[in-house]
Amino acid sequence: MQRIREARLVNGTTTPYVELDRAAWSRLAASTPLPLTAEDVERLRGLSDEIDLTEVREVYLPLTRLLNLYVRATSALHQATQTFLTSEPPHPGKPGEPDVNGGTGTNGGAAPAAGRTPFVIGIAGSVAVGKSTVARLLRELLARWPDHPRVSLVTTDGFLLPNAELERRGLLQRKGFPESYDQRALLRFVVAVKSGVPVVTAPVYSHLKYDIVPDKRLEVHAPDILLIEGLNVLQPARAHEDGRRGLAVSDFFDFSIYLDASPVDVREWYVKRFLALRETAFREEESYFRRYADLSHAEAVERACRLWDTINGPNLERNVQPTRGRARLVLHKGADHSVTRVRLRKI
Ligand SMILES: Nc1ncnc2c1ncn2[C@@H]1O[C@H](COP(=O)(O)OP(=O)(O)O)[C@@H](O)[C@H]1O
Ligand SMILES: CC(C)(COP(=O)(O)O)[C@@H](O)C(=O)NCCC(=O)O
Repeated sequence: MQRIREARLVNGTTTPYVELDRAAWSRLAASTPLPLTAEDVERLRGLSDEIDLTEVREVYLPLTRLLNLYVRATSALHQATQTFLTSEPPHPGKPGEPDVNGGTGTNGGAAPAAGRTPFVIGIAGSVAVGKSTVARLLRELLARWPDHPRVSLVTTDGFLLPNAELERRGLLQRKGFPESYDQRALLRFVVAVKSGVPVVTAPVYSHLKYDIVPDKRLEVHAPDILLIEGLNVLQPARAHEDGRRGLAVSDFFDFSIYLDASPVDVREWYVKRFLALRETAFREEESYFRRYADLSHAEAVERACRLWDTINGPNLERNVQPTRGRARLVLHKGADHSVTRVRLRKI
């Protein structure tokens, strides 16, 4: 049975959200074609993350349809600003007379076509919730729509301060907390991409080395869509000492997604992934966690739980989860990683 529920506060006031169960959400894919194979999905899936073609069809296809509608509508909105800025004001007509600009983006041919402004999508959520899989999947799915073939993906870990700097500031045990990022550099990056700068570069983080890779940059070439994935992308701007507030990266999002799950489940996924990494990445010569490769099972579980309980768990509770209400869309995952319900901001 289809369930689309207009969430209501206890006193009966409507909220800005609409909640859908999985069945109702999946029907909204309408006739959107599925452009990926099971092999594609396997390639995009992160370690210890679980996702298959059914999940893509039922959860991510409707999402790409919604995003495609948003991209088109947002482009029309940018065109409106461009028209306002570059065309002659209309002659005031008699009351009730239509505006000569008529919403068509022209004024006797005076308005030039607007430059394309990349559509920016933020993807937030806890460590180990599966953000990178969702981001990679959306990149592939969105790039297959003819209206926006160029989709770039950037993760905010590239904007973490290098370990040496974190150590200097006493923040090594707070990696992933808002203060562990170069937020100004991240903001400058997003503004440059959004302004249409032809090539913008971002620093690169290595999970293997647990640090920023010196002298390596990721290049972003004027995409149609930019996906920005990271723990803290929905943070509002912090107040300066004098009380002023600047802009935050989230101020430049055209759409945002919060990937949600119970903190108990995410902790379990983190520990499971840590155990899987012990058999794989941790064994590599250059892995920062090389010393964890030879831990016994019990020691590895203890170590992963400690990392979670001292860094990622508190960060989730204090900084990440409080930003959930700012997201345009919340995808809630159940214990088996499948999305069980969806919340969309409708106004
Ligand atoms: N120590 C590590 N060594 C190698 N890869 C890692 C390590 N920790 C995390 N990863 C990988 O980095 C990616 C990002 O992880 P994370 O930031 O926890 O976000 P999420 O799980 O939400 O995608 C995942 O694909 C994960 O498998
Ligand atoms: C690198 C991360 C902060 C994630 O960064 P993000 O891309 O979400 O900005 C996180 O994966 C991490 O390493 N946290 C530190 C504690 C730990 O080792 O799990």
